[in-house]
Amino acid sequence: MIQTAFDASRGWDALARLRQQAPLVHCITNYVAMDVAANALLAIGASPAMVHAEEEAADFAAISAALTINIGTLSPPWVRGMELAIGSAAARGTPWVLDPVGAGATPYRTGVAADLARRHPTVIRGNASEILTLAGEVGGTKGVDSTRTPEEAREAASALAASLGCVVSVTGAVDHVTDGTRTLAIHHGDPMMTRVTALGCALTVITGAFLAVEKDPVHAAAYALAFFGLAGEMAASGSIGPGTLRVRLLDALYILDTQTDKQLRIQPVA
Ligand SMILES: Nc1ncnc2c1ncn2[C@@H]1O[C@H](COP(=O)(O)OP(=O)(O)O)[C@@H](O)[C@H]1O
Ligand SMILES: Cc1ncsc1CCOP(=O)(O)O
Ligand SMILES: [Mg+2]
Repeated sequence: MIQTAFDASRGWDALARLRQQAPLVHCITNYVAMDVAANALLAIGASPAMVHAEEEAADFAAISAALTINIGTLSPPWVRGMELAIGSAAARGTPWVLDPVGAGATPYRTGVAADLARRHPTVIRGNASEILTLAGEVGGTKGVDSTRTPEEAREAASALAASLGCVVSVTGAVDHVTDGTRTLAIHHGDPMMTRVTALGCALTVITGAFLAVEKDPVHAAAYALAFFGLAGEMAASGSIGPGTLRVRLLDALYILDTQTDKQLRIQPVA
């Protein structure tokens, strides 16, 4: 049975802290996602910066409340910037998120994703194909899109989280978040979200923002999934197609507030 009230009030408290603190989130993300991810962070109340040059990545991570690393349009100079930013964040105990975009599509991409995953991310956020690939299984990724479901990836996600000592968020129709011991299912979102590019990337940077204000990374990841999915539902309702949804999603993230008469649908999984 779905426990509709699970941690709902704490989720809203975390959102209030996010808005009060407006954490600076250092994003190394892809060319496709930069615009929508930065706007999603601003809309929900955080402060984004898209900074990837190896000359300043470490310094920027040092002044940020969270770091997010996304390999969507990677190349060797970008990867050097990622590694420097991660080293700087790790030295300061700053939480960081890995988005292994397209892991499984090419050997280079899969190898870089696996290498970064071993550098102790706080959270890995990916679609089911990407998470299955990182767990060493056949992910079946179609470029940057998934062909698998979070349910199919659930055991792999749990094993991956346990072996890396991190939290894993797997997205799709029903999102899952796990640290290898605790698993939560998040029942939010709308299928039309798959028809707008880079929404997974936007969710990844929002996960970073919640990590900056919520100590428990399982809860932080779950709140990010729930609020982003809830905003997606609000945006899809009344949208004639993906173009409208993309704009309305930013509005929905902005108007999410404690007055919203919605409980977060977060369900513990046995
Ligand atoms: N079939 C679906 N139904 C509802 N929400 C979905 C569906 N597929 C993806 N989403 C939502 O879209 C967002 C991006 O997830 P996903 O498409 O899995 O990531 P990516 O863009 O990295 O492949 C998440 O908030 C997820 O919950
Ligand atoms: C289309 C595309 N190509 C390289 S990165 C990218 C964006 C992928 O975004 P998402 O993983 O959120 O679908
Ligand atoms: Mg993605």
